[in-house]
Amino acid sequence: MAKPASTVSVVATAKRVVAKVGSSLVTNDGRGLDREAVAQWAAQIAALHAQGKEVVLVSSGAIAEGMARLGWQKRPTSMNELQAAAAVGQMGLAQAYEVAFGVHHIKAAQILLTHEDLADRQRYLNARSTIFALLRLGVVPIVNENDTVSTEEIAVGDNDTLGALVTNLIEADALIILTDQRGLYESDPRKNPEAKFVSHAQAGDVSLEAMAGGAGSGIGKGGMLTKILAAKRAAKSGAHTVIASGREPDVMVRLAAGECIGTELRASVQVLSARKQWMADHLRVRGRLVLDDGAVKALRDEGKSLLPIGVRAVQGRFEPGDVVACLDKNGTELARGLVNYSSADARRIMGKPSGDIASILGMMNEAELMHRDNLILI
Ligand SMILES: Nc1ncnc2c1ncn2[C@@H]1O[C@H](COP(=O)(O)OP(=O)(O)O)[C@@H](O)[C@H]1O
Ligand SMILES: N[C@@H](CCC(=O)OP(=O)(O)O)C(=O)O
Repeated sequence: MAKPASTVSVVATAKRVVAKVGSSLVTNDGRGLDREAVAQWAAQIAALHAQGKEVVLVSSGAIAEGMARLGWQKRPTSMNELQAAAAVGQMGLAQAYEVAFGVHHIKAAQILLTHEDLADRQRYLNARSTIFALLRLGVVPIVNENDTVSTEEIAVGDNDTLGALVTNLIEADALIILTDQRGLYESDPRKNPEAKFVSHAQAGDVSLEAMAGGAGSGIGKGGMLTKILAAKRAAKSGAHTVIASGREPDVMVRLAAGECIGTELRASVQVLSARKQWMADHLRVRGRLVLDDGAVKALRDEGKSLLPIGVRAVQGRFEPGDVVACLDKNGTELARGLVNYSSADARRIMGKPSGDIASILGMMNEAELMHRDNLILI
């Protein structure tokens, strides 16, 4: 699991960086914005800018600021009150960043996203080209989840995951996740003060997931696990991740200068193509296909397409072109991809040779249920 310590931070050579700051770093203990902290983030990003790096900031804090503005002491539990707080607080967040970046003569832009925006191919491409345009213009895009319209169905859910999705979206070289801990420990340091620190590891190493726990404060949402999973996701487009303390003075500037701070989770070299990356970023799939052992082998070991004959069950409702998961008989997902037939048609042709498709359905669009070019192994 442990990797030999490198002496220079991955951020030093990164040209395009996504930085994520959690609620605990932009608010006064969850009660309103900490404007000094916001000014600090802006100053550090301005310094990176001056070095020619492109930076996208993913900032939490809308709900905490909204609560302060509404005079609420306790975080509400109902969805609509949380959404109302986010709507009120996002105004403050955007305003605080605009003022803070203005000091450095840098323009900031607000980008609010839901998972739907990234799951729909056209909206994904639009978001991507808008962010690229902003970066070309020297503007700092500030991203948050569009909490006001998010429902369970379309929410990304936490900003660690959102940071990783944005990293994939713009093919950033590094993702910096700043939080209230030094980085990853072998167990939650709030519960075990003796826990050992992990300074280097491979992104995607499953043993890290067992070390990471949930959120420590009442303010944060994801905890360490979502950060570890974010690093795994970011690595799919080749980005390295650093999880570090936002309380370290000038942390981003020092990382950019090559100092190793926090936990560095390196991506291995294999990178998904942009199209396959988009498929991998679908957090929710429309349906599932349960495969027999032969089909599992064909997909996983032989690089083949999925034919209807290898499908034992079809779950959910989907249309051609939807993203559907492929499961083995134990229910473990091994692949996902764009399906060529609707769930209704898939149910009729499953278990049958492709030569029978035309006679069963009265037409045949494709011999494959899912073509190799349109699927990724998980
Ligand atoms: N193995 C671990 N190493 C470090 N922190 C951990 C670990 N497991 C759980 N945590 C908790 O994760 C918290 C950080 O996540 P969170 O509260 O969501 O912060 P943020 O608002 O920055 O996203 C830490 O305060 C810590 O208590
Ligand atoms: N979108 C929410 C933040 C959600 C979130 O993931 O918070 P955190 O775990 O502090 O990064 C907000 O702005 O309040």
